Amino acid sequence: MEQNILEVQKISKSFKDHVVLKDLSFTVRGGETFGLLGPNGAGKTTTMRMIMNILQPDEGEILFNGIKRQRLKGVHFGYLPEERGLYPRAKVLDVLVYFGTLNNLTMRKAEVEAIRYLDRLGIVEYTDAHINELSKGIQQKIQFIAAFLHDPDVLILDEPFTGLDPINQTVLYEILEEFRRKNKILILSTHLMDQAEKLCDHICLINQAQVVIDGSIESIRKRFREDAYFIEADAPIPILSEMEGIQIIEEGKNSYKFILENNTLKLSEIMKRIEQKARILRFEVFEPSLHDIFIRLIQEQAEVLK
Ligand SMILES: Nc1ncnc2c1ncn2[C@@H]1O[C@H](COP(=O)(O)OP(=O)(O)OP(=O)(O)O)[C@@H](O)[C@H]1O
Repeated sequence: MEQNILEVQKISKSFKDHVVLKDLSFTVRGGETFGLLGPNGAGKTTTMRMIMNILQPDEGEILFNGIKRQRLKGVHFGYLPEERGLYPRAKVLDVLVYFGTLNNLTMRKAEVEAIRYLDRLGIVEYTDAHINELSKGIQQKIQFIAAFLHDPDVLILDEPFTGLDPINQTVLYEILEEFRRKNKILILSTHLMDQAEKLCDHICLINQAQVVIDGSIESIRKRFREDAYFIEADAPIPILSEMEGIQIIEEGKNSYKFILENNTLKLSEIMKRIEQKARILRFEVFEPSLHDIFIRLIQEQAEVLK
């Protein structure tokens, strides 16, 4: 099976004077789960809309297997938009069949797939219910099904798991995993770093219109592994933040997670200075989570842009 590839090449987008994206590039390969991450307003939805061809970039290209997005034929896209909304007075099955037929399924096939997924997500009893009679979570599951019942080649999910309980999240993780294994392009955005860490093989963090980091979760973790420490003392140690070359990324009552930058200070020197103020209870290297890395990179970028 040839690997599908989606390339976002140097796209820029502004709304009036507001530059939302500037020369943004990344590549997504079939068979990986790609997480588009970034703080509120970073441009994730805008990027997804451009991949969906709903918005056009001011500059740059989006290519699927080398073909420009606007010229693509016969490639199916599935999209779960951030702003959820289905036809409130329509019946569940009618809505799903409608979406399926919009995406080239026959009515019969759309119906079969809709019922199969309704069953799998534990909501088959709502097949004939009207959308506006359903809870938000169930509506969201239906919208999910609408995004993928036609087995798209490219599946784009904007904040897919907000509002879903953990059991439902697990079923959806399984469905996404099946998509991934079928060489599909799978892109999701999330604010939830633990989720990104669990689900994604590859992430791209965007902030202030640009890519801050892009790579496999493993390579990113490895890169940030060596110089992160956790310390706990019997009293607060404000002196830590005054030391040059130390970046505190999380502060507890008497505990701190920090990064030691560029070997400015030796660990022994840091310990010595702290011990003049407090007794150290724990001191260890910790493997930073994606959340820690995210905070660090955003802080660093803010410093650079000051
Ligand atoms: N149609 C539009 N007109 C004007 N500004 C827009 C439009 N769409 C998005 N923006 C602006 O572009 C920026 C990026 O928005 P976008 O929704 O892409 O961010 P996001 O990363 O998805 O954010 P969030 O995590 O909060 O959903 C925001 O400042 C937003 O106000």
